[in-house]
Amino acid sequence: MVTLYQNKIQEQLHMMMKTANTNTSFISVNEKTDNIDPLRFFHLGEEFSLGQRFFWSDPANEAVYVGLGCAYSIEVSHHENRFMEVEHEWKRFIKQVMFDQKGRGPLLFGGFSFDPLKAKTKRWVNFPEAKMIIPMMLLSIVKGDSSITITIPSKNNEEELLRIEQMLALLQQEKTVQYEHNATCVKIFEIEKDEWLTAVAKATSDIRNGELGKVVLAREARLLFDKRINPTVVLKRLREQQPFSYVFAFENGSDCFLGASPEQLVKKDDDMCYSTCLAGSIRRGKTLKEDKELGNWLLQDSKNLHEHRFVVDMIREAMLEVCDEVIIPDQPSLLKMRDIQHLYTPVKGFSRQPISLLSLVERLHPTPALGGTPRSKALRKIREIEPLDRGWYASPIGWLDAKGNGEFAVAIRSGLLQGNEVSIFAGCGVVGDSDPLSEYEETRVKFKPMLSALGGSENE
Ligand SMILES: C=C(O[C@@H]1C=C(C(=O)O)C=C[C@H]1O)C(=O)O
Ligand SMILES: [Mg+2]
Repeated sequence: MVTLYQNKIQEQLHMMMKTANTNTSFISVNEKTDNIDPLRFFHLGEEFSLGQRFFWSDPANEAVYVGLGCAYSIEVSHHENRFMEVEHEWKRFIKQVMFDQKGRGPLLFGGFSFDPLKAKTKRWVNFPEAKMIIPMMLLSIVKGDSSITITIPSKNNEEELLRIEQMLALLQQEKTVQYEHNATCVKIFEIEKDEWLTAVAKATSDIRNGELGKVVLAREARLLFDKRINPTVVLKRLREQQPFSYVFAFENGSDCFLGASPEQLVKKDDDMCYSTCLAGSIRRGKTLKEDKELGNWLLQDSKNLHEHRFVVDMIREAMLEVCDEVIIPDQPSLLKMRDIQHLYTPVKGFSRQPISLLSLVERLHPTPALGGTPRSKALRKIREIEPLDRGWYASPIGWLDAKGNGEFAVAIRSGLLQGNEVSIFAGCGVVGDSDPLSEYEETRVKFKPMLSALGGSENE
């Protein structure tokens, strides 16, 4: 039995194909559906998507998006102007799409590398300086309402139509899907721990010498499994264990970059712009009392407040350049996640004139929460002393729509799945009175969300 929405999707696709004019290269159809479990959709779409899947959910679960397959891909592999090139291509693409103007049209998903000027390793070959895709099949669950959007070429699309038909048929099967984790972690390596500790000590002394104010240094741990890790299993655990985070995944061939980040980079909703200052960290307590004590300590600790202040000052300045009014509380509050608590200051502004989301991303990335202060000196320092190719870790990842609204998170608490191997990443803000071993402990706490989701150790 084919349910109503599946029939409607196919009818609409055929109708649009008939009416498409010569300026139309793509057609995009949107149809409301009954509730569809986003993880089931992600999982069932493995074959359909040919190694191109995207997952996004925000902390409030206001928007959950799952993209399968690729209708069109925008890629930048050189250093300059990557944000504006993506924007330009997206606008060009949208003009060639025929879609029902009552609907939202197609969405664009993807991310950027942390620093195009850092020397690259082979690990991140599938993740260029910018890559954003328009999925062929998209599940949107916005404030609880589900819909499917199909975007395909308007001509010569027999192959795509067949694949869509098969995927829709797969979706209506009643079969429940099991996502058990049957890969076991057999080894965990910390990569270049001693070099990293030396880099933190060096950065601390450079900061004391007045060279710069703050620099964020990150490191990597690598896990080996006995089998290929299924990204659906990891996503499921991240959604269960980190309900107040952005849960994201970007799959590219046999690699999948995913994570659960508490940090918003920017959100744009017409003239409302939002950002978040998140810096300053301590672990959660084992009891309620200890947890409160640790939180109160964090709210008053001068080193952590100093780390946090750089972020607030920079984001305020960046937002004031484009907004009439910027609302920022005077004091940070606490953001408590399962494994860690942070100093947190939300930022809200009203844009003065129409401003594009990607130009906001360009202004804000990297904030001093992931780069440092001043930005260009901190980036140079990271290039020079950090023993890591960050790839997409600590970078903007997110989505935007045809009107230019959307949201980007900072891709921290993340890892890169590659067959039987996973690299996970964590960094911390180094200031003048940082102690390398305490910073090392802080990165261990920041590894926990990914380690637990992967079923590595440190599950406590
Ligand atoms: C760099 C990371 O986290 C960032 C650094 C923080 C800090 O040093 O206190 C806190 C939150 C994040 O902005 C990470 O999780 O890898
Ligand atoms: Mg810190």
